[in-house]
Amino acid sequence: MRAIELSPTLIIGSGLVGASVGCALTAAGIAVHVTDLVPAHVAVAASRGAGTTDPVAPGDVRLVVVAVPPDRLSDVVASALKTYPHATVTDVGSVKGTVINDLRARRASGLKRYCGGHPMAGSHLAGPVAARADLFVDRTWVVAPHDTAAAATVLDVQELARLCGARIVTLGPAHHDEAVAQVSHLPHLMSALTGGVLNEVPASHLKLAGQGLRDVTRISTGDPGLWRQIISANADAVREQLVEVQAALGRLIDILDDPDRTDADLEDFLEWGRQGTRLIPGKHGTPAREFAQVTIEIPDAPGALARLFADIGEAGFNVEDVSIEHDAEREVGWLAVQVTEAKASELEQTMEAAGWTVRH
Ligand SMILES: NC(=O)c1ccc[n+]([C@@H]2O[C@H](COP(=O)([O-])OP(=O)(O)OC[C@H]3O[C@@H](n4cnc5c(N)ncnc54)[C@H](O)[C@@H]3O)[C@@H](O)[C@H]2O)c1
Ligand SMILES: O=C(O)C(=O)C[C@]1(C(=O)O)C=C[C@@H](O)C=C1
Repeated sequence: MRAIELSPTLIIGSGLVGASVGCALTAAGIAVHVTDLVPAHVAVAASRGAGTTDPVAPGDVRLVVVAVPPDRLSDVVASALKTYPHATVTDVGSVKGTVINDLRARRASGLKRYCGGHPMAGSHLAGPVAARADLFVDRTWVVAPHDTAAAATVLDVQELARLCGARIVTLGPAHHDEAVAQVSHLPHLMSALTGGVLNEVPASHLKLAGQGLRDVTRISTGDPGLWRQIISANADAVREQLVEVQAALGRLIDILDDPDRTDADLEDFLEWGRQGTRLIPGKHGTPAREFAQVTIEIPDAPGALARLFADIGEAGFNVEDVSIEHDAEREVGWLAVQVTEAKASELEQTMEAAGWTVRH
């Protein structure tokens, strides 16, 4: 069996995802070279540990990771297949069908060395400044081979995902696109809808916003230029989801309009939402667990957040997730820390004993 060798790897597009892949592969001992259309992005990516800016001999490259915006993917993949004749070429684009369809339409050569992929991890932030080596740890990475990809190509892309710490799911491009319309693209649009209607809400009302609104709208702050490309590339599958949402909204409005509605009508609707949310697997692919949230004040002082993280870490708590809220009234922030139910009151007590203010 052929040994899998991914050194040297070339990253084309050293933004959030490309630089994060570079950081993860570098940490795993792979020799990584970073490139980008924008010289400043290459410099920032290299400074964050994503790889070297030194050129690499095209004939030596074993893996090319294309991490450019969706509209550019097929052009860059086609040219990489020509320029790097011994390399497996993959991409990290959020939609897979359009890339392989474009490559086939233009009769790109070397298609057996191409296999698409999609790490299901990212951020609403763009660019290499937001890159992190652990972005993909315990996250799903879809490996999406087309039907003429060589087995060795698919193994290389699976190895890439494994080295980045991700859980691998292998799906064909069309199946992938149907699934991400449901679990990523529709949720983004729902977040954008919630954010969009806020434009008509008076500032005095917005001041009342709590964490709930912030949770629902976080992803709507993603780059509209990137998301326009993602939604357009998967428009048919996304439209199907929107039609279902439209029908559900109609049912909800009918319930509210009905003078004879019972408590059960509305409660059933809300229960339907709760049930669906509970079906989302937990962070590590396991069944979802209920976590408790402990919210701690971050004083408006230099280094306060770092000290707070250090105190939580030193006390040995396993933090499942964190988010930061800004207080609408005072110049302070709030760190919301998710821990298991069993550990919540212990964390509250430990932090209070260390002098922090915990919100009850
Ligand atoms: N942001 C996310 O949450 C996320 C998650 C998974 C996958 N993706 C996919 O990853 C890809 C990159 O997204 P991102 O969030 O890293 O965006 P980004 O804007 O942070 O990075 C894209 C980079 O590509 C560079 N670039 C653009 N055209 C180029 C070209 N022709 N050649 C070389 N470099 C070029 C840009 O200068 C930029 O540095 C997209 O296809 C996106 O669908 C994004
Ligand atoms: O966490 C986020 O901010 C994301 O939106 C990441 C997310 C998603 O989970 O929908 C967004 C788009 C990508 O294609 C993959 C991952």
